[in-house]
Amino acid sequence: MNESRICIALDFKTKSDVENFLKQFEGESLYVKVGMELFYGEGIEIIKMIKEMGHKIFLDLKLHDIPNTVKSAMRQLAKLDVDMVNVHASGGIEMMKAAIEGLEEGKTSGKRPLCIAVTCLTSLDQDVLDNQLLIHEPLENVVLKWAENAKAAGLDGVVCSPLESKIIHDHLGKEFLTVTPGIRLASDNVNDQKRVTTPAMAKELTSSYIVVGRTITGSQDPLATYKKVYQDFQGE
Ligand SMILES: O=c1ccn([C@@H]2O[C@H](COP(=O)(O)O)[C@@H](O)[C@H]2O)c(=O)[nH]1
Repeated sequence: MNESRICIALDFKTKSDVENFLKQFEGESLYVKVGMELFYGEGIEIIKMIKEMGHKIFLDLKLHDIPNTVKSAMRQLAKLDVDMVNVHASGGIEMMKAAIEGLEEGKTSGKRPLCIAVTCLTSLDQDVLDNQLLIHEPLENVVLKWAENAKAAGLDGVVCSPLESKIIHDHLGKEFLTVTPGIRLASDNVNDQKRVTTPAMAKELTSSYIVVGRTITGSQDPLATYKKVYQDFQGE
């Protein structure tokens, strides 16, 4: 298998939930995502445990604050030596530049973690933009503009849905990462997600990475489902 570009969202409460889940993947080299629930509950111990298992980590804390605060927080996060971290693009270019400065200052190895910016959450649609956030602009334009801002600030990519991945790659180049949640198999419940595609469609739409949570974690056979997602997204 090539290096995995499927990021499994470990949306669990406790370290032992994670241990039990990852036991099923012995011998696999995974890319996993640690989000707010798990990190706030277990702290850096969960990062240490997953790193000892040899998996790559996307620490998904979505920082969003004034530049000075984000810079200081990123300086701390850099010390965890994870592979990827993120901020909200709606914090603006100055805040995103500060995130990179903090990571550079805090890095413990020669390389800082990748830093990406969340554009429009995949749980949002045009109706929410128009009627709740008062952003009267096609959602795709908003995502592209925020991706341009992220690139201008020196970030490595964005979180968006696969539906916006191609336009971002067309405008900003293939090297600029599109990390895309909102992934479902055809038979799945979409739950709280609004902008969703299958893994095969995400591949066609040029997603750099897909983020997959409940489709795998809620499956009767997580390893088999992971392998199916892998085949559909990364298979030849
Ligand atoms: O726009 C976003 C940003 C982050 N997420 C995160 O991805 C996973 C998706 O989980 P599913 O169970 O596959 O829906 C979850 O951890 C979110 O916090 C996102 O969905 N959309």
